[in-house]
Amino acid sequence: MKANQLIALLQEHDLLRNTTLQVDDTDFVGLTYDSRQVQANTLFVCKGFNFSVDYLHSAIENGATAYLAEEDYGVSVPVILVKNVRKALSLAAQLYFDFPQNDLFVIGYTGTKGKTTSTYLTTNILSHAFPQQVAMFSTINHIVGPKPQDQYRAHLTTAESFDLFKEMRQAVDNGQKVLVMEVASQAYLLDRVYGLTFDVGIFLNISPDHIGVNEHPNFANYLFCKMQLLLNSRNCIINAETDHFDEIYAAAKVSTDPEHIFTYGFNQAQASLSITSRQATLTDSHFDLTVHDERLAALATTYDVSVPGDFNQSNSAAAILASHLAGAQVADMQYGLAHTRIPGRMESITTKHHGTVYIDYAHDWGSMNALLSFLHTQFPDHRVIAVLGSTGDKGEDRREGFAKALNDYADAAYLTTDDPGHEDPMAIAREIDSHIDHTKVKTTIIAQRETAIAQAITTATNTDLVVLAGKGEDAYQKINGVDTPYASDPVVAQDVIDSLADES
Ligand SMILES: CC(=O)N[C@H]1[C@@H](OP(=O)(O)OP(=O)(O)OC[C@H]2O[C@@H](n3ccc(=O)[nH]c3=O)[C@H](O)[C@@H]2O)O[C@H](CO)[C@@H](O)[C@@H]1O[C@H](C)C(=O)N[C@@H](C)C(=O)N[C@H](CCC(=O)O)C(=O)O
Ligand SMILES: Nc1ncnc2c1ncn2[C@@H]1O[C@H](COP(=O)(O)OP(=O)(O)OP(=O)(O)O)[C@@H](O)[C@H]1O
Repeated sequence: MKANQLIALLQEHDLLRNTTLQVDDTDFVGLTYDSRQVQANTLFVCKGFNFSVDYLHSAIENGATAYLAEEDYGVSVPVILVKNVRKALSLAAQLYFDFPQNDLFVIGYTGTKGKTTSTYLTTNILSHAFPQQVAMFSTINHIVGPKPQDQYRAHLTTAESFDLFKEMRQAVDNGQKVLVMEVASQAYLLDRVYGLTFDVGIFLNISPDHIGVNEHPNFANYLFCKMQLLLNSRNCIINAETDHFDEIYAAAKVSTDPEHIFTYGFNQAQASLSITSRQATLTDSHFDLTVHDERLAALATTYDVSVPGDFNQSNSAAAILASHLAGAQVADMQYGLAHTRIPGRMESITTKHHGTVYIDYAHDWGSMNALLSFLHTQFPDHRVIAVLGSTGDKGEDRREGFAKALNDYADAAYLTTDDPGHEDPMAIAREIDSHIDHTKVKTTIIAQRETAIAQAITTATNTDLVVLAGKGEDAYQKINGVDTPYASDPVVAQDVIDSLADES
């Protein structure tokens, strides 16, 4: 990476303060923000809440020949001083990896709920349209090519800029033409996608979440960060039913012509796409689309989705619009939606005598409310029994939110352990319980999650709906800073069912 190109790029973005580097003579071989990854002739980037100057010293020992930082640490190698190191890191990464986004059609999803689901739905549609050419960066995993070794477990919803552009480069080199990715609000808060223009940006929904230490200071900041996706997208798709729609649409219009802004929603005659739910079963659903925008005429037909829930019809409409803009045909959409499985999202096991068991990642009021209200409204004759806890060390207001959703829609709840962190899971369970209306919901507190699941399923009758919420396919419990092995909800549930005499 030529230093003079980096300096020019930083100047173009008004980020450069000054530098002690011999700019014209320098050509870096490496770029990293982790001292442990430094090799000879590397530009080391000093960033992070937990950054220590010791990391810079060890980077120099390992071969760093210059550093990029907001502060001059007075060390033996030259510095590139910048106004905002996270933005500078993102630009440097784009230059270092030769702007891989220019060779990809990039689709980004933001929203409090449904990012992972919609990302999977879209990837499945596009993989049918463009086999072996679709990369995906989701909370669950990353796909950068068609081979099994091109898949990685994800660490964050949206990776650090350096890692993001590195994986984009791998994807391009592996022949990928489209990228579908999740864009967390944190990505804008910490400039992980600074300087990236998306071909399509989708705003699914917003409700209060991710507010607190290390996250957003308040809801206004959360909304502001989420709206940045639309300000940085060539085409925008917005859920017509989202809270704060007017503000969000106005933000999109700041940088995008209304011709390139699309909307969708249930029975929304004015939206680009209007959804009419035809049938919802315990395991899938069917819906029709009508169009308000003539350019979308081909999309007005019937679709089946292999994941249940009215909210997944909404996610599907977003995926249809996004994949249409990427060049997919209706047949690809119908195939992709009908053949999608999302690990830990609305997965179900139909038992012989103990009802239907759902495993779902719902872990805050918005998702729990969407899930339970769907089940309650669609299947009013079935009892809803939930098994859940609430995470420790964060999201304390989720506890009251869970109780609210249970009060509105559940008949019984087993309150148990879910990633308690440094807190006592029983105290968390009692806190949820303190907000429960016991005239509506019968609660039982059981510390061990496996036991709670076993009791819920064993005592369920054939028309009951047992919801195992919050952990999806997680095979661990976060306890005192350690990921403690846990078999995972689907495995525990299946073991319980297999052990029941009347199920064999
Ligand atoms: C608050 C936050 O978001 N922090 C993220 C941020 O950390 P940071 O930049 O402050 O860096 P740090 O972890 O304090 O480390 C300091 C620096 O020292 C360096 N270092 C460290 C050790 C060493 O020996 N040498 C060395 O050079 C590190 O490489 C790093 O650059 O950047 C890191 C990647 O560079 C992330 O791993 C880290 O995510 C933490 C783990 C996290 O939990 N983040 C959550 C809040 C998050 O980002 N969530 C969102 C939203 C999820 C959602 O919507 O559901 C997500 O996208 O996942
Ligand atoms: N459009 C939606 N509206 C409301 N709830 C939804 C929607 N889509 C999914 N959910 C619920 O939210 C849960 C999480 O879904 P998903 O993982 O797709 O969202 P996410 O935005 O990636 O979440 P997170 O940021 O918490 O990882 C699902 O298991 C489901 O219960």
